[in-house]
Amino acid sequence: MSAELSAQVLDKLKTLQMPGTGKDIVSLGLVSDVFVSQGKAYFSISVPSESANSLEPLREQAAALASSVPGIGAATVVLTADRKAGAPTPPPQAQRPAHAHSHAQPRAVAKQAIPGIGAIVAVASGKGGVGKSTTAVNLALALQANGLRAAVLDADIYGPSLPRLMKIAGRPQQIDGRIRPMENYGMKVMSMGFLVDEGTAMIWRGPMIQSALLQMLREVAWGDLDVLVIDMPPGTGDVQLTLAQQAALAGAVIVSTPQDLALIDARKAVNMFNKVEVPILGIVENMSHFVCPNCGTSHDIFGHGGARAEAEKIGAPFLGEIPLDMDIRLNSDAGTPVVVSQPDGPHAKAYKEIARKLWEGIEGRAAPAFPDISFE
Ligand SMILES: Nc1ncnc2c1ncn2[C@@H]1O[C@H](COP(=O)(O)OP(=O)(O)OP(=O)(O)O)[C@@H](O)[C@H]1O
Repeated sequence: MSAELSAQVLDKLKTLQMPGTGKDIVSLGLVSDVFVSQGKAYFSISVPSESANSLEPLREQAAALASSVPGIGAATVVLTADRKAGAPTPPPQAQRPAHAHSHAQPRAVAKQAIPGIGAIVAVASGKGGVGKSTTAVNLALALQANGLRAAVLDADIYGPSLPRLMKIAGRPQQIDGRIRPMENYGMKVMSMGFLVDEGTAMIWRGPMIQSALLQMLREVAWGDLDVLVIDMPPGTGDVQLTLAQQAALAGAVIVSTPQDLALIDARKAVNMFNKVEVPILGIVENMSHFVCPNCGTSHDIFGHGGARAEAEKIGAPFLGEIPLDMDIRLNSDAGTPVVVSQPDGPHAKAYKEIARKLWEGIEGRAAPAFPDISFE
């Protein structure tokens, strides 16, 4: 049924011309797979990044065409741009067009707990590249190794990396009209990366991304979980703020490297969560010290300890430190996170200890924060 609907959406999109080409967006190969779930269509259109703003009408027309297919009530359409190999993910702020809100003000928003999910933990960082995704994945796996039912949601929509880090390919299926999360290493995973092609970067604006994220949170059949770890987008822009505000978070874990500059950014992330009254569950120092791949000795070349001092300063728990180690990088990049590939190694032990402390903190807070949890 959903395959039929996808085909009908594609047929409709064949009537939509790419401006300046005289050809339709489907025959030009610009449309991704069309994923249909619960009467909604999700797909992306690949466009040159410099034309993103001027192509908003095209995006709107595509959404309207998809929604006009009988059986489809709404469509989430995003414009994506092929990212040049090695090019960094653009910062979220740079992706907002000029007319977007200059800054979201915290508003009183009813946070809805998600039935079946005990606690939602955001893993965030003030800036990209500090190892947030690597930490989120290993932390979720460590929570699972500690006996909890854990899952992970990739909200890093600008450069979804969970499909690679968790070595999962393919498209999610539907189950009872909801999206069935993908799974590897015994853990459920959802990522925008399963809905758009790898190597493309989202370039559309905040509100759309927020709604796609909230849908992923609420419309995925997570089942009963003790904890859902969200790999947040890097930075502290409006998308992050709104997500932090709306996702009924038990709290946030901030990942930072020990350098001063990274710590300044980490402080911004802490302030952002404070603004929306999300508790800081702790700070993790990643790439804390350097472990020599030849002799195994440890070197404090990055000002090791900066995050611990920062945690003390702001009164947040310090959860632990993870060294800069080639084993972590290679396993992370190969999709075999150290917690599962070297479960008895020192890094897995460090992540499990961080997970233990984190859970201790959550249990201390979860009861008053989640009066409406229903376990089925
Ligand atoms: N402790 C570590 N030791 C060695 N390499 C690491 C460590 N943590 C992360 N890395 C490596 O650093 C790179 C960036 O990590 P990761 O993608 O997790 O960061 P990120 O903060 O999520 O980045 P982005 O914001 O760009 O998504 C990856 O190649 C990863 O393997």
